Amino acid sequence: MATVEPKLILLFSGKRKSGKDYVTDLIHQRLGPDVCCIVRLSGPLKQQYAQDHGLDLGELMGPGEYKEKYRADMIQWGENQREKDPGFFCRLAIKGAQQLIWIVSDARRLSDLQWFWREYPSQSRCIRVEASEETRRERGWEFTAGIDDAESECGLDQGVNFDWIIKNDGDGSQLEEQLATGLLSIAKEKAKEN
Ligand SMILES: Nc1ncnc2c1ncn2[C@@H]1O[C@H](COP(=O)(O)OP(=O)(O)OP(=O)(O)O)[C@@H](O)[C@H]1O
Ligand SMILES: C[C@@](O)(CCOP(=O)(O)O)CC(=O)O
Repeated sequence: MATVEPKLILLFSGKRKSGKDYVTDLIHQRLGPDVCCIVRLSGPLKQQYAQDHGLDLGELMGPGEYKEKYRADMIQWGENQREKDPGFFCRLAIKGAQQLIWIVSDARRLSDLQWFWREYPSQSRCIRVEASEETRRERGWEFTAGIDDAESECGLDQGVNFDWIIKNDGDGSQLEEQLATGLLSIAKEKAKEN
């Protein structure tokens, strides 16, 4: 099926365990699956990596510990692909998207954002999800040299003017309010436009 031209692309980034998946799942629920879809740039990467290495794709896609054993190697594997073709995973991840709003849950590098800015200049918006180190630790994060200080985690620490910064500390009790007044109302307006 051909990819539908989107009206809005919400590009999320954030550190490990900041809650990118949690926040994007919440937005997906609020807008509904007819209006929006979640696009994971790591989806096609993990799919191919799981196939090549005989791994459990469901576990690689989920929030648990399993994927952490393979993270460093997956990053390396993905970077080899990106060196040849920086838009490789972006193109695969959006393929066949039918909804008018795309929620990209895991932008990590300037090259990811540049690809969307180039292909969809008027629709792309950047959002940072932030949580304190204390909160991230409570969610299972532990600093790992070679991962938390590398491009995969730090590539968007500078050089991006975020359209929204979402604070997702603790149980995220301020989440609903932050989303309702900004991003969700704009997304709902876009979805109504013809
Ligand atoms: N506001 C919240 N309330 C309760 N639990 C949360 C909240 N935000 C995140 N979590 C939980 O914290 C864990 C990490 O969140 P999530 O998987 O969304 O982070 P992530 O940024 O996608 O992490 P990673 O990139 O490391 O996979 C998950 O178990 C998730 O359910
Ligand atoms: C390999 C990688 O895609 C893993 C992402 O996993 P997750 O979004 O943290 O579940 C990170 C990367 O692309 O550098």
